[in-house]
Amino acid sequence: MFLVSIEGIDGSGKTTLALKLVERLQKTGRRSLYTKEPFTPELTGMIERLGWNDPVALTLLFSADRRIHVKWMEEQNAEVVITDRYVHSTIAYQSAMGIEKEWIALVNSKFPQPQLTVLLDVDPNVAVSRIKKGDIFDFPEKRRLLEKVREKYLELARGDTFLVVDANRPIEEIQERVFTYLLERLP
Ligand SMILES: Nc1ncnc2c1ncn2[C@@H]1O[C@H](COP(=O)(O)OP(=O)(O)OP(=O)(O)O)[C@@H](O)[C@H]1O
Ligand SMILES: Cc1cn([C@H]2C[C@H](O)[C@@H](COP(=O)(O)O)O2)c(=O)[nH]c1=O
Repeated sequence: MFLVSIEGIDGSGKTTLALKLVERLQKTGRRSLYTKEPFTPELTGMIERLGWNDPVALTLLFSADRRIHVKWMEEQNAEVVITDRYVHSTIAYQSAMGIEKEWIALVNSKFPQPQLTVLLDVDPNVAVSRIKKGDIFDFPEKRRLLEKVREKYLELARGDTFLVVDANRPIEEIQERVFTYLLERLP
């Protein structure tokens, strides 16, 4: 399983990109799968009820959700899995809330690391203008976090498995750049 994670703050364009990548990969004959986090309805509901005030609980809930998600991914027998959010979401968001990123990484250390992580980098003001109405996670205290979350993502994105993309660019340009970059790295 070649695992690709798409990361970025709310409204950065992750879902739009992830779905297009899967659509184009399937046309190349590869068994490709779109998925997202949070994954399980049960844990998503607990997170929604909890809100954005307890970063320890959020770290544990998102990580427990991920354990169930990883087992499901591995059962799908896909050649390429594109996940809309993964480990780096927990590190970026919950470290922006004050949790040590080393602890978050330790809690997530048993999960497969992505072969590629695409970070869609965008100004929070632009991103917030794109957030869909009725987003169940659109808490005011989370909107105030987004600048710090962006900084945390950029600190993380120094590794060679990251591709940082300017998410202010047109959708089609982003999709073409990421698809080309990914094809060059797929077996
Ligand atoms: N590069 C772009 N330029 C302009 N608009 C974009 C771009 N990418 C996505 N959008 C639009 O922004 C909105 C949010 O996109 P999308 O749902 O893909 O973001 P997201 O990162 O998955 O959001 P969230 O994390 O809140 O679920 C959509 O209306 C989408 O069409
Ligand atoms: C996986 C994960 C997500 N979050 C945050 C990021 C978003 O604000 C919401 C839900 O994500 P969506 O893309 O809007 O559906 O949850 C987080 O704080 N920590 C995580 O591990």
